[in-house]
Amino acid sequence: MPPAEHPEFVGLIEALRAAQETITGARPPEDVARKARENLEEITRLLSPFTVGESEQLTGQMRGLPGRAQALAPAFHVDVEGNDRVSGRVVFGRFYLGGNGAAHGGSLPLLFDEVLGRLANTGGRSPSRTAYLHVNYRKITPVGPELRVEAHFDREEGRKRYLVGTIRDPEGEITADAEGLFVALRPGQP
Ligand SMILES: CCCCCCCC/C=C\CCCCCCCC(=O)SCCNC(=O)CCNC(=O)[C@H](O)C(C)(C)COP(=O)(O)OP(=O)(O)OC[C@H]1O[C@@H](n2cnc3c(N)ncnc32)[C@H](O)[C@@H]1OP(=O)(O)O
Repeated sequence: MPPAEHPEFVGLIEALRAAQETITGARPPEDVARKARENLEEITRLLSPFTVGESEQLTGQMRGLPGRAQALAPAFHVDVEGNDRVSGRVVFGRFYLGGNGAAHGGSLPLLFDEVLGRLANTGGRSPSRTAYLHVNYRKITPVGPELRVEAHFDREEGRKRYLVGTIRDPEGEITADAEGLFVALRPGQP
């Protein structure tokens, strides 16, 4: 689904990401916190009448958009995408902070699942699901700077797709790498 179809919704998700960042990094006075909460509650009231089923929702379905309009994972910006490899960029913002400037340990598998899972399901391949994801934390993954992400197919054995990926800091050093096994689903398998 091209993002151009729902430009206002795309803008809404961008604003949501910005709100996540700002709220996480803020230490507001109590009256400002209350006003912000009331504004958020107003957004919930405005949107809840438009709740739809999974097949109709926009979030997560917009493959052409960095982050697929899914605000759970940091937005992955694809630079080069082929059938067997992909490379791009990501920024772990303040929302993903674990501590001392490092991205939260749980946010890295989130990104790897997104990047490897996306690649595992491209090139006319049938849908597959993550069977395992092994992440090595080599150095801290810094919050703030733009990081390079690369992933490629390692091998395929029947229904099993083995993919590997790396995250590099601005100095080019690997901060984390991952290997994932994605198993192609049988017909009718959820
Ligand atoms: C529909 C998918 C998405 C489509 C997306 C479209 C494109 C959208 C664009 C962008 C997307 C971006 C991001 C999305 C992608 C993220 C994907 C996820 O995160 S999925 C959620 C998390 N994963 C689960 O919830 C799986 C839960 N587990 C299962 O459903 C099953 O266990 C499953 C399918 C993984 C395998 O079960 P079995 O019954 O089909 O197959 P068995 O016979 O158990 O395994 C097949 C082979 O794999 C090995 N295997 C299975 N699990 C293994 C493991 N953990 N470790 C080692 N080997 C394992 C087995 O030993 C077997 O090997 P032998 O054929 O005998 O050689």
